[in-house]
Amino acid sequence: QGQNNRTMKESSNVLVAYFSATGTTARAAQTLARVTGGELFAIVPQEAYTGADLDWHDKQSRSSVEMNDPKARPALKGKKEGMDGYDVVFIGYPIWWDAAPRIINTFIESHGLKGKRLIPFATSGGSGIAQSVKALRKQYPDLKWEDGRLLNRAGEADVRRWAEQLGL
Ligand SMILES: Cc1cc2nc3c(=O)[nH]c(=O)nc-3n(C[C@H](O)[C@H](O)[C@H](O)COP(=O)(O)O)c2cc1C
Repeated sequence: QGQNNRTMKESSNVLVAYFSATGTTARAAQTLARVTGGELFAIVPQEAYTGADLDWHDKQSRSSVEMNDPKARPALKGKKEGMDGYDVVFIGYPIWWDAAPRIINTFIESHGLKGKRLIPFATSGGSGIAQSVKALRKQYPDLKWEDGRLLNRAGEADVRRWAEQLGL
């Protein structure tokens, strides 16, 4: 069994790309990378989000303005090079307004992801991940999306079980 797991892990090159504004999704990403043997890549905005930027009560806050504008594409601080080397790309984000933050669109549109297994994961205050994945499928129908999973309160054992279900 152990040997099998190791063989499977070596046969897929896994990238765990994630955006996290306040650290919760980053923790889930770290667990996922540890469990799958994948490489971590932080999707970092050129301009960090301040507390005021994240205020969803304020219609004028940066996050409100971006999420109200389907064309908003916040700039990335850096690109991931060597994307060709990965077959499986986990894409992690916090749920914002039941959706993936627009910087996820920036990431997707500036990296060649065609043909790869794209597996979303998210953390939230309670919302599910399904709406966000439905929107990503609709926006990028040529990419190979899987259903993904919400990792709120997921411990290492839960994440390991999920990775096994995914064959990773
Ligand atoms: C602008 C904004 C909008 C949010 N919208 C939702 C939402 O629609 N549903 C939900 O359950 N949580 C929502 N949240 C809560 C975050 O999804 C949650 O705190 C997440 O775990 C934060 O992840 P992070 O620490 O990686 O940034 C929102 C948070 C922010 C800042």
